[in-house]
Amino acid sequence: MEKLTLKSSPLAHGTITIPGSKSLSNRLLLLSALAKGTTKVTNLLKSDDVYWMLKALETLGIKYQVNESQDQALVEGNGGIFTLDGKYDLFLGNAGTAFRPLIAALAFNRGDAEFTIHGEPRMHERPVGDLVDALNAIGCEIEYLNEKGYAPLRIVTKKDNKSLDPISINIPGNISSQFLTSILMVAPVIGTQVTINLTSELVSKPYIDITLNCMQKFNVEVEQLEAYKKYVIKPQSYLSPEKVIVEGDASSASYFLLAGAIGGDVTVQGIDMTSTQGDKNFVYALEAMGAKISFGEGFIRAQKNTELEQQTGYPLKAVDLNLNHIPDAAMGIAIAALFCPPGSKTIIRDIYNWRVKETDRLAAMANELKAVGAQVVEGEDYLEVVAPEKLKAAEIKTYNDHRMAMCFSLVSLNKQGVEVTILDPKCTSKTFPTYFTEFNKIHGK
Ligand SMILES: O=C(O)C1=C[C@@H](OP(=O)(O)O)[C@@H](O)[C@H](O)C1
Ligand SMILES: C=C(OP(=O)(O)O)C(=O)O
Repeated sequence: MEKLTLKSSPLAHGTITIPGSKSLSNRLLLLSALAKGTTKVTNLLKSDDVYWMLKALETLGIKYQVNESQDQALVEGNGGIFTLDGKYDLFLGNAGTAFRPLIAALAFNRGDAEFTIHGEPRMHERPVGDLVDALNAIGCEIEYLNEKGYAPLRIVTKKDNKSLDPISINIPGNISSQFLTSILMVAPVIGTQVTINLTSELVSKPYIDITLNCMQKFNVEVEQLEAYKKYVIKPQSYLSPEKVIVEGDASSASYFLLAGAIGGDVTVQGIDMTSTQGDKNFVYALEAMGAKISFGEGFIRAQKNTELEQQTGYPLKAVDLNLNHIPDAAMGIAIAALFCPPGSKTIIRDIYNWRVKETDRLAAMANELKAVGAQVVEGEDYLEVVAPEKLKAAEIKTYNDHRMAMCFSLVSLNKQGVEVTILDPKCTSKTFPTYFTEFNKIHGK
């Protein structure tokens, strides 16, 4: 297995331009496909997750051109819901933002078709049952091909068998916000009014703001009767805005901001605090840990709190926070905990759904934090990390999880001379193939 050893240096200085957002890229591609007109999507993320969405759209007959550097796509919209006949096989890697949104989009296809959708082994362990069951309850035909509640799936659709009566969909929100995103994105083009009721507390709420914001860019309005609980969507068409720009990825930005907070001064460009991406709010968790945050148009900057470091000997201080709203960036706070005074305890709460992501992230984080010397309590839905006196050099298992690799790279910012080895560093290709090249630009500077 490939490995990458990072020498320790407590310094991180510089400016990084963050590649496009995965969440925005895949939403904007799907909406461009469902829209009337042609859309130029610029600053598209070039990564595995976006590749799988593009591949799927191609299989579904959507015509598009991608430029040579693969950061721009010109998509010819279908002018509404898919109207496909025939058999289709879609492999979607481990891209939740392709897999979940396409389930509802295909379930409402208006044609005599059969879609088989599958992905990497881990995608078959990530739940989709709440979404599938909610759609089947209103007459869709989605079958589990293997284990109930999980992919692979077969979706069968028939021409003209959809009634035009208003639809009311009940769906739990506590496992993944991507289920609600999936239904929201297809709802306007089904041809009838759709009401969505969340039957349990929604996780990862800001991702719904991203979804609604993208839909608005395509001229569609959703009535929010109760925020994150009840939505009504009238029949509408997505109208291409002709050009949409993908903002930099706020989750990708979080690693560099954390590096600045530990190692000196790092600015990320291509994202700012006006973004709809909830992971921008990672900066408030960093601020609570003592970091100095500033921002303006097109950038966010994180600096080390040198007064705090003079007082305590450490750049950060421990926190106890509920980070349900920033599930991806929150993993960085578990790493930040290592840079707090020895013996101090950081607690991250309400993060049960870390367990159903690229790996069981609560277990993976706990294992690897222990490997570098921290004391860890892995709760069912929380993580406690006690900063160690001395870090240990370790080979970090990354569990085919890009965020494990990116998070643990930051352990190399220690001033104890302890190096860190990242196993399978190329797993960052899911959302950030150039991560280690960018990290090298600031680390040790
Ligand atoms: O809709 C999205 O773009 C995402 C939603 C989140 O998932 P959950 O809603 O499953 O927490 C997040 O973790 C994922 O990386 C991207
Ligand atoms: C959970 C993630 O991805 P996905 O979109 O596959 O859910 C992630 O990127 O951290």
